[in-house]
Parts: sequence; C-alpha cells; structure tokens
Amino acid sequence: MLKFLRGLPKVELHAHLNGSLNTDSIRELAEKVYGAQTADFSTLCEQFVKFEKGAKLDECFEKFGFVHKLTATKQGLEYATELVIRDFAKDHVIYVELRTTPKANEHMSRRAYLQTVLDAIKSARDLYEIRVKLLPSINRGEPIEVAEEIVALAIEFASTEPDIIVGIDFSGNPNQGKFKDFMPALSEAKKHDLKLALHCAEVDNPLEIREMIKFGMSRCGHGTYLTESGYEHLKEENIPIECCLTSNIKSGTVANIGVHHLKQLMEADAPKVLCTDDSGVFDTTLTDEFFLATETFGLTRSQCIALTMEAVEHAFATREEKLLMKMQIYSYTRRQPL
Ligand SMILES: CNc1ncnc2c1ncn2[C@@H]1O[C@H](COP(=O)(O)O)[C@@H](O)[C@H]1O
Ligand SMILES: [Zn+2]
Repeated sequence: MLKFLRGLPKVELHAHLNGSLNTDSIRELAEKVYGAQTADFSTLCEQFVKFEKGAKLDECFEKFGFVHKLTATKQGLEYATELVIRDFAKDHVIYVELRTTPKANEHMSRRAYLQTVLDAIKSARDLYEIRVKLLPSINRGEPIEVAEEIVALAIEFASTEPDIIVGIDFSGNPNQGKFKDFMPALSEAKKHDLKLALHCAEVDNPLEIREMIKFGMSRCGHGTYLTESGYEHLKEENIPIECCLTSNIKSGTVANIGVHHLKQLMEADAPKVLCTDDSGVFDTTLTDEFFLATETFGLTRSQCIALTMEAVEHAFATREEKLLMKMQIYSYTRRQPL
C-alpha cells in the first residue's frame, strides 16, 4: 500500500509555505544561504519537530519563528520556496496550492515578499514538473490594516498572474483576533473573484463558527469543532473540509486519530480532502497522511484514488488543468492492480 500511495499522483490543497520545510531542507537552506551550521543549529532542528504528548495548539505557533528567521531575507525566501516545491514533487504531488503570509521586515516589504515567492514558483514549477498556485494568507493575529494591504496586493498580483494567485487563506492562531473584523477585507477579495480558504472551527468557538459558515467559503480548513448542522451545511453547499490528520493530532485539536472526523465525513459521503498543513513542523508527507488514513480507517486503494480525484475537483484550478490531472491519476491507477 505504501508503495502504491507514494507513486500515486497526489494533489495538495492545504500547505503553509513556512510550515512545509522539513528538517533536511531547513539544513540545506541554512547551509546554502547562510553558511555552514553549528551543533547548536542541529539541536534547534531536532527540537523543531519534537512534540511533547499533550502539546497545545499555541505551542505549534511558536515553532514557526525558527523558520521565519531563515526566510526573512529575499534569498532565504526564494530558496525555501524552491525547496518546498521540490519536496512536494519528490512525494509525487502533481499540484500544490501553497499559502503564505506576506511579511514586512528590514529586508523586504510585503509586496517584495509576494513578488519573491511568485518568481520562485515560476522557476521551480518548470524544474520539478508540478503545478503550483499561491494563496496569500491573512494572519488573524495581525492588525486589520495588514489584512487590507494583503488583499489589495493579492488582487493586483492576480490581475497579472491569474494562473498562480487564485485565492486568499485566512489563518493564524485561532485564539487570536476576531473573524468578524476581517470580513470586509475578505469580502473585497471575494468581489474580485479570489477564492476563500478559511481556517474554520480549528478550536471550539461556536459564535465564530456560525459567523464563518454564514459568510461563506470555498473550502474549510480543519473543521474540527463543527457541529452536526455545520457538517450538514457544508455538505449541502459542496464545501470540502481540508483534513490534516497529523497536524490535528500533534497540535491537540483532535484527541486521537481513531476519532478524527475524516471517518465521519467518509461515512456521510461529505466533501473532504486530505492535506498536510505543515509537513515540516509536523514531520509528515502527503503520502504519510494517506497511509495513516488507510491504517486507521481501513481505506482501500480505490478509496484513496477517489480522495485524490476529490482533491482535483476542489482545487482552485482551471477545467483544463483538472482534466489533465485526472488523466494523469487515471493513467497511474490503470497500471496498478486494485
Ligand atoms: C496548525 N494549524 C494552523 N492553524 C492556523 N494557522 C496556521 C496553522 N499552521 C500554520 N499556520 C499559519 O501559517 C504560518 C506559517 O506559514 P507562512 O509563514 O504563512 O508561510 C503560521 O505562522 C500561521 O500563521
Ligand atoms: Zn493550516
């Protein structure tokens, strides 16, 4: 099964750029861009992927600071983007939607950040034969004005790069900021045909969950704490839940893998996609996530193929791109015994 899953052409719809650098790539990045590394640095890398049992979501967010230091320069960000795309391609991911929060610092403006990632995507996608889209992220822990700037940049960049910038991601620590405050910025993005992928119900916040569902979205990130009626509503609207198994377990938002809502979604034949979230931080790959699903819930090869096809269906890609991806998946599976 593992071999089959590794070779299966896969589609990744929920991946944060700075969370998707695995420790080998972090070492490579640090060496190439910043010079040889010390023993202390190796210890930091080990700590990066270490989770104590019972870790809380807040602890995950502290981990990103380590990578953010390495991607704070143009050169670091450029190389990190290439490495992340390379690693997805290595795992036979044929299409990835990367999301990232444009950051301003002494080296770069938010505009320069976005331009750097865009340019790196353009060179890497040809090098590694993988389709790459980009969703600029709004970090809910930052001020509204920053969100407005990011939406304005996304609209502007989407007009020149419509085949890459396809939507907006709403993320960040769910214990910070209020969704309601970001609604005007998100409405503006929607008005300009950008798709919305919202982290929704990652923590138990019934009022906010209701506001988000009423507001609408194209895809729902995590959906861990949705109620029965929330699940039903998303199913009626054909809004998939981006299920990130390892992320939910390691960050403690789902008690154990056996009770993950993927099972419920499969049984209800509700829309869902399997994703990694932060393959670096959570030390996983999309293949690992599929394998975990097969081991835990007994998914068959056919069900894994169906899940991949579902991801194609819900990708923010064109009809032609979707058709090509389906053909690629079909041609692989035709060569495999089911
Ligand atoms: C674990 N579940 C999660 N829930 C919410 N937001 C998350 C997240 N995982 C990552 N991020 C968001 O993505 C950023 C890292 O990538 P970028 O610097 O944007 O490329 C994090 O700082 C956080 O804002
Ligand atoms: Zn996420």
